[in-house]
Amino acid sequence: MIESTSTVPLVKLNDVGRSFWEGGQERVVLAAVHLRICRGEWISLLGRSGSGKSTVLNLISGIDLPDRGKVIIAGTPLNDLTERQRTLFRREHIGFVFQFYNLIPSLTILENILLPLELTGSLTREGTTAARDLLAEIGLSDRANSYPDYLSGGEQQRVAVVRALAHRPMLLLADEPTGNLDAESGLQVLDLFTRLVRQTDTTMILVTHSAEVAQLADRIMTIKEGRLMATSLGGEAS
Ligand SMILES: Nc1ncnc2c1ncn2[C@@H]1O[C@H](COP(=O)(O)OP(=O)(O)OP(=O)(O)O)[C@@H](O)[C@H]1O
Repeated sequence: MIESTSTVPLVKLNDVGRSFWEGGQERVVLAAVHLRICRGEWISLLGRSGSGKSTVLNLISGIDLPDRGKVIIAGTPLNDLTERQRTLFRREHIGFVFQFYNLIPSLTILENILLPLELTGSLTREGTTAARDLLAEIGLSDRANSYPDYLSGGEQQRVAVVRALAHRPMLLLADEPTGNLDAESGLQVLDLFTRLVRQTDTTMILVTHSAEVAQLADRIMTIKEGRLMATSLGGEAS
């Protein structure tokens, strides 16, 4: 059951812990993580390589489950769902943007964008029109029937952003979305996030290594030694 009141945080992590075992040794990646994210908020997640940023995204999207604590998205405790239910929940309510675009090479640009609508059984004529409008907005109308390999990295990533938002997810998870782009393409993608995510009031968690990119968010969090800390725009963790 999805809660819809705006006073309820969209994302809640209650005392979440996650460890991995390697060679008989336990590696504690997340110790006791607490997090609240409101609807419409944009959070940047910083942290050194291996600190657990992707692990946090995997837990929030229900790809992974915590060893202890609870992950609650829009009032739904993910631990209480079966794997199949978590997959359906993720498909319907969460959009993803990855560092390496992850467009499907055998599908055209338009087909890639429409895929989340197809997977959730919500593909309509209006949805196709909206997807074409978004393609126009990112200046790629004439590439609707091209295949991803024919587009530059920056163009592919702009398509990936539009695809992630096509089914109007309530939560967008972006894992280093500008990490593989040159400065100019990176700025275009960030501009697109700023316009589309803000316009649609989507909640976003953006993983980045860049303090400059992080500062576009409403709030910055840093993972250090298994804990999440609020970080000031000046860069100091508190
Ligand atoms: N499925 C797994 N099995 C074993 N160890 C894992 C698994 N997933 C993650 N880890 C380990 O957990 C730690 C955190 O990984 P994670 O990918 O979350 O880090 P990250 O902060 O996203 O790193 P990067 O910035 O390099 O992408 C790493 O030491 C990683 O090796």
